[in-house]
Amino acid sequence: MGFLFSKPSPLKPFSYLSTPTASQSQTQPREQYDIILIGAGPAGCVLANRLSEGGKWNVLLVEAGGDNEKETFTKIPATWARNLWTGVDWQYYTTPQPNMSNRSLFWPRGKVLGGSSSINALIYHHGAPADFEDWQRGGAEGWGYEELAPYFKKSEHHTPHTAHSDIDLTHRGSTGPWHTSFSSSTPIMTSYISSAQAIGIPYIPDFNTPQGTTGAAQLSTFVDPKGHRSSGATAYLTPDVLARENLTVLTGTRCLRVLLRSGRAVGVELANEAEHSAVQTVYVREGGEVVLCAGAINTPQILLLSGLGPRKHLEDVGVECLGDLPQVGRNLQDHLQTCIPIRTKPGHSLDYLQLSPLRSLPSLVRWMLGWGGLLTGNGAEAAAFCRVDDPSNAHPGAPDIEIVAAPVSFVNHGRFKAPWMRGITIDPYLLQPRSKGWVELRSKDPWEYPIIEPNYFSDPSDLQCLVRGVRLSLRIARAPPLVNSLDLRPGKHPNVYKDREEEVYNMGDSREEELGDDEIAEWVRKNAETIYHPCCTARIGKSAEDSVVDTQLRVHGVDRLRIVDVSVFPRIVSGHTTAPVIAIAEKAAEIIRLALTEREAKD
Ligand SMILES: Cc1cc2nc3c(=O)[nH]c(=O)nc-3n(C[C@H](O)[C@H](O)[C@H](O)COP(=O)(O)OP(=O)(O)OC[C@H]3O[C@@H](n4cnc5c(N)ncnc54)[C@H](O)[C@@H]3O)c2cc1C
Repeated sequence: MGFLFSKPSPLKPFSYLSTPTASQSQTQPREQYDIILIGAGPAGCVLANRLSEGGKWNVLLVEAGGDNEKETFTKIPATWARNLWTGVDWQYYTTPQPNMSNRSLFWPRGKVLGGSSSINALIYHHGAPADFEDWQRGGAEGWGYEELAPYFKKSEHHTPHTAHSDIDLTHRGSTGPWHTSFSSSTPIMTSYISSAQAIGIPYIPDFNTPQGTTGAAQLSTFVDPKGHRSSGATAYLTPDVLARENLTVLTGTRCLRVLLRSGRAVGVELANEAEHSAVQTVYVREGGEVVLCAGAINTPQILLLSGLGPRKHLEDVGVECLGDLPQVGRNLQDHLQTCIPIRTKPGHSLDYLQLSPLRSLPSLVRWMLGWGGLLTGNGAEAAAFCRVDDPSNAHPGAPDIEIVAAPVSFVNHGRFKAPWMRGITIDPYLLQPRSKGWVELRSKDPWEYPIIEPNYFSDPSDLQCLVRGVRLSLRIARAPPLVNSLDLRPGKHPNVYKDREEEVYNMGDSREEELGDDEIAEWVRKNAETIYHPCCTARIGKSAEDSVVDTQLRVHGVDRLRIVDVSVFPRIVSGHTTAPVIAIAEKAAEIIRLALTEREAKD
């Protein structure tokens, strides 16, 4: 009976563009939009909502992927990794990394409404206040911690959790659209936090305060009170927002390039994502703007395809250079992780949820009824943010290593499963990498994936820092009370194994004091993977020599073209990237509203 009452979807397919409207014929260019937003990741969703508020401006949001509502695994926090290598993932790979055993690393990116915030690991984290102070000092005026803090609060709707009554709620938002709280926690993760304390990392009630992030605790997540994922799409593109007459959301539609006329963005070229065919041109109204929100890989790709980028590179691939912007696609930064799975004694690991559909059924039913439970957990439950004292790191006020712990054996992005798995994972992240890479076009074909060169470990201090992170992780594992729940096997070496089980668990069985730095480094080079935080490929700065956008997020030298997404980060934050992206987008919405209003007043 449900279909009798179901409303037509407010989302529009690509073919909508060739449907004549009352005011226009098919042959006329469409000029009905004041704002064209490219990419419905968290940034695009925030802007679509805030700029269509009040009904004044006509907004078009263009997304290559489909409807998040149809994707069950995007909703259940515990199944986030099930989205990888599926249709809601762009499934990028890096170039082979010479400092990492020549491996090409898998780089998932969300391709669905909500972008990566619909498929990610749901960790809610602002980054360290010192990160944003560093941005400001480096020339990104207006993007310091004090300036961004109100937007973290504006976006957030934090639901207090009884187990976390020590949180100072004055630092958390309570009226924003984006739901945050704490997911379910498992007893072994409480032991992890106690063991971190036992080796000298202090407990901290909340990682998201002006006091900074250093310490150990349970991580906050973006879950709603029913235990469902709260993404950019579920928070900002709610049914009432999608019903606004002045907002059009196109799915299954890829932006190929921005159209420029006399140094001004006048529209975009759009194509059918599924068929790679039919191309349509959509223009912005006089006084309007194009905003790229396509993320760290696709935003620079679109800029380059539009003729904005390093002149030499554009000439090499046969794209006419319309603006010589040497920093487009440069400064690529990312965090690396090295998962250390460790066997547990029976009754401590949640691996069974992945291995046995039957045993996971009660948790699924509980989640479906909105009663919380294990499936509201994101795996990455607890963390310890610390400095491992690398004196060469850029800003000492922030941590350089985060050690996340999960009550499952996390191998190959959660894809590898085997019946012998029963463990937890302790996972150090390199938070302040000094290595920088780039994104470039492979050719001028807009359908060809760009070259992604993260250049991992090109600065040797990054490898040294991660080696220290592995040592610290092994020390936490050997400290009480956590050690009492582990099933550690003696005499194992991380780089010597006879089968897959030993390959997975030997590092966890090792004693750090028995390993040399070179042995750990060898293991890290073979095992490190992205923790999915690429950014900075269109950074904010002072001029085209050092950056791509100015402090108002306008592309240098181009009129009416802005960038609002993770690519504008001047430098990677020492934490997780979604919350800063959402705060940046909230602030950008105000900047854009003001610009449109001022332009209208002049006309
Ligand atoms: C697997 C995974 C786990 C992660 N875990 C966490 C976590 O736990 N916590 C955290 O804070 N962060 C996490 N992140 C990172 C975080 O999700 C991203 O930094 C954030 O989503 C970036 O937002 P964005 O708006 O810049 O771009 P994106 O989220 O990348 O969104 C860009 C959108 O633009 C669309 N698009 C791209 N090109 C085009 C085009 N040409 N035409 C039309 N549409 C286009 C894409 O399909 C996508 O929907 C994770 C990311 C991944 C992939």
